[in-house]
Parts: sequence; structure tokens; C-alpha cells
Amino acid sequence: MMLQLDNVTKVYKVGAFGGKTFAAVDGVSFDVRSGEVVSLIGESGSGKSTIGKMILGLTSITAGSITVDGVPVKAAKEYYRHVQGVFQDPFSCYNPVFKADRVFQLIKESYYPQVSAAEWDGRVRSAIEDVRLDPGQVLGRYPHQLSGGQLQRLLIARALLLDIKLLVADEITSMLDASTRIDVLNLLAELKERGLGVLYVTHDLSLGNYLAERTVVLRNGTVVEMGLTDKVFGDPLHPYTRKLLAAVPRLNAPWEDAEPTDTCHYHAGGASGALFEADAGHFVACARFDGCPR
Ligand SMILES: Nc1ncnc2c1ncn2[C@@H]1O[C@H](COP(=O)(O)OP(=O)(O)OP(=O)(O)O)[C@@H](O)[C@H]1O
Repeated sequence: MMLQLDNVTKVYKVGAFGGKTFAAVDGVSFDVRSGEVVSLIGESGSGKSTIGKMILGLTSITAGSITVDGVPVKAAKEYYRHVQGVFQDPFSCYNPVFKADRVFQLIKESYYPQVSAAEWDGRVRSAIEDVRLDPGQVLGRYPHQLSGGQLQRLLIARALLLDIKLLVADEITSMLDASTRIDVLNLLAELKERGLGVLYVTHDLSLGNYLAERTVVLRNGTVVEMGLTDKVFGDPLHPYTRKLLAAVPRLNAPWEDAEPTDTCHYHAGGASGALFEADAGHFVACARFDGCPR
């Protein structure tokens, strides 16, 4: 499986009558392959969710292309058999009027109508066990009777009932407490072992670091740095990445002052810059990277 984003741009119409436009995502290219987690990191508003939504066909692509195994994103049944998303707020994915396990029934009705009820029941139970839940404790319950972590895991189980190759996980741990969060992260790590590709969208660097082989750092809709997580975290080249990584705020020195200001695309005002390959597979956006006195 290969998810490929090629120069992807998303322009929203904004303003009272949609008279103005705003590029939420601007020329983004990266890929995700089978058996790997790629984390997409950026601050609020950097365009992470917009990228996730475009991959899932929930919003249109203004320019560029997104393909999964060469097939362009298509908001159609066959596409969703292989590509699924799980989102931040698990409660919003369930209808409070129905029991939570209705989400499994809906999958059966649209994808596996020929499977007998007994066989389906077995598949549901084993998918629930795969996400380390006890079917006896979660089946037959309403959403409000389950915790956020349980609902989140049920959504992952739902995705597993399909033949998924790519999971887009958008801030899925942000509403969970610390120990449940680690459980869900470990679950994603297991999915990767099974050969799935996972795009892990987060604003939390430590979580991205925990899971991902590769990291893509997004700022204002453009990629400022990407590469192996060890490289991006261990040898961050772009001042923006360094800022994100700086755990301790420099109280008496704004970071802008502490970094070179005249050689870097980021400081030069944020015009979209080309990505330079600074090191094997380690890319950084810097208009004059070669001259950067880092
Ligand atoms: N439907 C829309 N119409 C206009 N602008 C939008 C729309 N959806 C998102 N935006 C804008 O696009 C930018 C990127 O939004 P996006 O939700 O992708 O960011 P994000 O990185 O996922 O942020 P967060 O972490 O807060 O979810 C933001 O400035 C947002 O206000």
C-alpha cells in the first residue's frame, strides 16, 4: 500500500460572501507506506485535519493529487473498504439513540450482506478482542455507557472489519487520559505490525515520536521539514521544528531572536519554499538552506 500526496493544495472560500480565498494546505507532498506510521505534526490551524479530510474524500482537493496504490481518492464504497479514518471525538461518531455496536451492523449491511449473522457476530467479537476490549463488556451498550477510550477502540475495531490498508488517525488520543492514550498508541503500533499504513495526525510531538518512523512537520499549510523521526527530532534543521521541540520556553529571549533571521524561509515571511534534501531522506524548507549558519 502506498498513499501518495503530490503537491496537494486546498483553498477555502472565506469572507462574508465567499469572496476571499485562503490556502489551508499549499503544495504538500509526502507518502505513507504499508507497515509504517507517519506522523503529521503541526500547531492548531496548520492544515493537518484538512489533509486528513482530503485523504478520506470528505473535502475536495483544490489542486494536486492524492492516490492510494495509484487510485485517486474517491468518496466511494470500494475506497473506504481500504481507507478509513478515526477522529478526535469518539462520541460524535456515534448516534446516542442507538447502541454503540450499531456501527458494526452498518458495516455488515453495506459491505458484507452475504455473511451470516452468526459468522458476523464471530468477526465482530474477534475485532473487538483485537483492540483489547472484552466483547461482553462493550456489546449491547449505549455510547454514554462507554468511555472515550472504549468508543475510540470500537471505531478502530470497526475499521478492522474492513480490509483496510490505511488508517488516518486524527488527534485520536487527545481526549483520552494518559494510560488509555498509551493503550491506543500501542494498538496503532500493532496495526502497523500487521502491515497497515497509519497517518497519525497530532499536535503533540511526544506522541508522534513514540510511534512514527517518519515525521512530517506542517506549518501554515506547508511542509517545513520531514524525514525519519530520529532525524527530524534528533537533528531538527528548521527553526520552526526547533521551536516546536523546545520543551522549555526561553523566558527572556523570544526564540525568533535566538535563531538566524535572514537566511531562513520561515523568518523571511513564510512564502512557500522548496524542500531541500539536507540529508538522505531528510527534507527541510529553506529558501537558502545551503547558506544557513545553523
Ligand atoms: N471549511 C472551512 N472553510 C474555511 N476555512 C477553513 C475550513 N476548514 C478549515 N479552515 C481553515 O483552514 C486552516 C486549517 O484548518 P485545519 O482544521 O486543517 O487545521 P488543523 O491543523 O487540523 O488544526 P487543529 O489542530 O486545530 O484541528 C485553519 O485556518 C482553518 O480555520
